Amino acid sequence: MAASMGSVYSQKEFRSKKREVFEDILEERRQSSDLRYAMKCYTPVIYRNLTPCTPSGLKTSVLQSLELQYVIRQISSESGESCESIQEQAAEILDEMGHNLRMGAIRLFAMSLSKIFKRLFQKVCVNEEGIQRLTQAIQEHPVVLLPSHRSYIDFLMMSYVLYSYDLALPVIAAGMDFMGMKIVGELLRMSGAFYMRRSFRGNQLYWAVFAEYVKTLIRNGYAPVEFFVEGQRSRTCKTLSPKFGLLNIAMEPFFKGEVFDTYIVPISINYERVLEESLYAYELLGVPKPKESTSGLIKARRILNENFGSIHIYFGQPISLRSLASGIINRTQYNLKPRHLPQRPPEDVQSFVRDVAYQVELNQIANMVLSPGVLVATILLQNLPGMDFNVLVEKTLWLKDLIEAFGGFLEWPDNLSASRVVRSSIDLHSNIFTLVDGHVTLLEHKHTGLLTEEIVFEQAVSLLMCAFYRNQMINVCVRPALVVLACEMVQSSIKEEIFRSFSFLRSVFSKEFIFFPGSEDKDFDEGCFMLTKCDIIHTTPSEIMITDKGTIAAFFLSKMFQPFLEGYKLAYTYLVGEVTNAFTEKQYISGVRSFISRLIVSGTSKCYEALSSDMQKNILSSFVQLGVLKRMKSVSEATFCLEKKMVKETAEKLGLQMFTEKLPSARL
Ligand SMILES: CCCCCCCCCCCCCCCC(=O)SCCNC(=O)CCNC(=O)[C@H](O)C(C)(C)COP(=O)(O)OP(=O)(O)OC[C@H]1O[C@@H](n2cnc3c(N)ncnc32)[C@H](O)[C@@H]1OP(=O)(O)O
Ligand SMILES: O=C(CO)COP(=O)(O)O
Repeated sequence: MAASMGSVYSQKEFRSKKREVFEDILEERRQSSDLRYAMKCYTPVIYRNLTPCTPSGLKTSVLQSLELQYVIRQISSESGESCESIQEQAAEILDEMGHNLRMGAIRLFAMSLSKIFKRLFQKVCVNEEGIQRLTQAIQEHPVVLLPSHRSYIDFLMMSYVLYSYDLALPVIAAGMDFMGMKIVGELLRMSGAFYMRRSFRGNQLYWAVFAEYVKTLIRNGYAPVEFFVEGQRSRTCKTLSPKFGLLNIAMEPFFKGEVFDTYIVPISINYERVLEESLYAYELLGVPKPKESTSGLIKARRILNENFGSIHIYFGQPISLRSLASGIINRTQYNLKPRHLPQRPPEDVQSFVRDVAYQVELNQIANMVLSPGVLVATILLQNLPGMDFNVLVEKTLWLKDLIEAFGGFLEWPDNLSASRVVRSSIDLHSNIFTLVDGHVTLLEHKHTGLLTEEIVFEQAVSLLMCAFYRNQMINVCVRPALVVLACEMVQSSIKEEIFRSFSFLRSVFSKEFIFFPGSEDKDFDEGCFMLTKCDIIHTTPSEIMITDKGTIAAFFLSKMFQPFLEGYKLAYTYLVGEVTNAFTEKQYISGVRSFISRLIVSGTSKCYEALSSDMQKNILSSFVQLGVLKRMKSVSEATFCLEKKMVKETAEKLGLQMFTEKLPSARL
C-alpha cells in the first residue's frame, strides 16, 4: 500500500499513475442543506491505537515529559535560573502554542465555508482513491499530512475535505501571524491550529517544548498532524525549497521506536485561480504583505463576488517511514542513549530527513492537476504584448500535447471546443488577459509610449501574475528544458559537455526548481528521455542533437526558461559592475531591482521577472553555493561580499558563456 523511497516511482511513472477519478465535493453542497451538513453526525475514522487525550491533558503530558524535564534542568544548571521559573516559561509557551480542537468551531466553519466556497469556486475536486488510501492509513499508523502551500485556502480546505469524508480532523502547524487575529485567532485554535514561531533557532526551551508537543501528538496518534513543508505560501507558484525542522521532529518517534510506523502523505492542491494572486505580485515587487487581521479579512469580502474557477486536491500515496528507512537508517543508534536525552539528529538521519522532504515535494509536483489557463499564460509570455486569438488556440493545443507527453496532467474539458476552453480561461483571468477584436493581450502591456519606472512597475505586476500561472507547470518542463539550454550554451553535440552544462544549470537553479539531492544523472537521463520521446532530440551514446522536427519545441522550452537565465545574468552584471562593499540582502534586492528597472526603461532589457524578490533571493543563495558570493553571519543581519577572483574563476572553470559573454554595461 505505501510507496517507499526505494520503490518510489520516477517522475514519469508517477504521472502515468495519476489518471484517477475526481469527485466534486461542492456538487452535493449545492444540492443539500449546509446546516444539515454542518450538524451531521460525525464519527470519524481514527487511529486504532489512539490514546484519548484532551487539549489540556496533552499540555500536561508535555510539561511532565522526561525530555522536557531534562532540558529544564539543563537550562537551569547553565543559566542559574530556578527550575520552577523555567517550568513556568514552558507552561506559558504551551498556552501560546496548544490547539484547542472543538467540534463547535468545526461545525461553524463547516457551515460558513460551505457558503464561501460555493461563491468562490466552481468545483472542488478530490481524488477518491487518495481518500480511500488515507482512510486506511489513518487507522493503521500516525499520519503526517504535507500539503502544497499556495493560499490560505489550503488549510481551510484540508480540514473541510477531511470533515466531508468523515476522517479524523488534523491539528495544523500555524504561524503566529494568525494568533493575533481578533476572534479568528482563537477560532482557528479551536479548529485544530497549534501556533509556532516562524523561526526559533537557538531558543533551546522553545524548541524543546515545541518538539515534545509535536512528538506527543504523533505518539498518541491523537490526530493527523498537518504542516507545510514549504514553510509558507509560494508567491511564485513554484514549489519552495523544503524546511526540515518540523519534519525531523515528526519523524523522531519512529526513529526512536516509540511508534511502529508513521505515514507521510504528500498532498497537491492546485488552483485554477489563486485568491492572493495580485497580493503576491505586489509583494514580489517590494510591497509588504498585509498583516493577517480580522478587519483585513472582513474588507476582503469583496472577493466573494469573483469567480476563482476550480480546485483539484490530489491525496498522494501514503509513504511508510518504516519501508523508507529500512536499510538506510540504523535505528539502534537511538538505543545507545536514554530516549529522553535530546539528541541532535545524526548525519545519516539529517540526509534522510532532507531526502524525504524533497521526495514529498517531487510527489506534490508530479500530482498537480493543471488547468488550461496555465498553457495560455505560458504562450502569452512568449508573445508579448499580445497575439491573435486563433493563433493562441492553435499553440495551446500544441502545448497541451507536449505537456501531456512530458507526463503533466491537464484537466481539459473534452465537451468544449478548444476555442471555448481558451476563451473561458481568458475570461477567468480577465484581470490579467484581455481579448479585444480577436487579439489577446497582457494587461498594461499595450503601452506604446515612453516607459517610466511607474509604468514598468504596473507592467511587472501583470507579468508576474501571468508568470505565476506559467510556473504551475514549470517543474514539469525543467529537466528537458535544461537539456535544451545546455545544448544551446555549449554549442556542441558532445553528450559529456552537454551533461556538464546541464549539471551547472541545475545547481545554479537549485533554489528555483526542485531536484532530488544528488540526482544529476537521473535528472539528465529523464530530460533526455522526455525530449527523445517527443522527437525533439536524437541521441547516440556520445552525442545529442536537436532534430529538425524538434526545433520549434526546443526553442519554446528555451524561451520558457529565458527569464531565469537572463535574470541571473543581470544579477551577475549588477554584482560585478555596481557592488564594491559588503551588502545585506535588503540592500542587494533594492539595488538590483532599480538597476534592472532602469535597464527596462531604457529598453536594454525586458526581463520583468528579474524584478521579483523571490528570484533575487534565490540568486543570492545560489551564488553563495557557487562560491561567487561569500555570506558573513553577523549578530544582526547576514552580509554578502563578492569573491571577485571566484567569479571569474568560477565562470572560466565551468566554461559557461552565461558568465563570460559580453553583458550590457553595468554603469548606465
Ligand atoms: C469543517 C471545516 C473546518 C475548517 C477548520 C479550519 C482549520 C484551520 C486551522 C488554521 C491553521 C493555520 C495554518 C497556517 C499555516 C502556516 O502558518 S504555515 C507557516 C508555519 N509553518 C511552518 O513553517 C511549518 C514548516 N516549518 C518548519 O518545519 C521549520 O523547520 C520550523 C519548525 C518553522 C523551524 O524553522 P527554522 O528555525 O527556520 O529552521 P529549520 O532550517 O527548518 O531547522 C531548524 C532545526 O531543524 C533541525 N534540522 C534542520 N535541518 C535538518 C535535517 N536535514 N534533518 C534533521 N533536522 C534538521 C535542526 O535542529 C535545525 O536547527 P539548527 O540546529 O540548524 O539551529
Ligand atoms: O503560511 C502562512 C499562512 O498559511 C504564513 O506564512 P506566509 O504568509 O508567509 O505564507
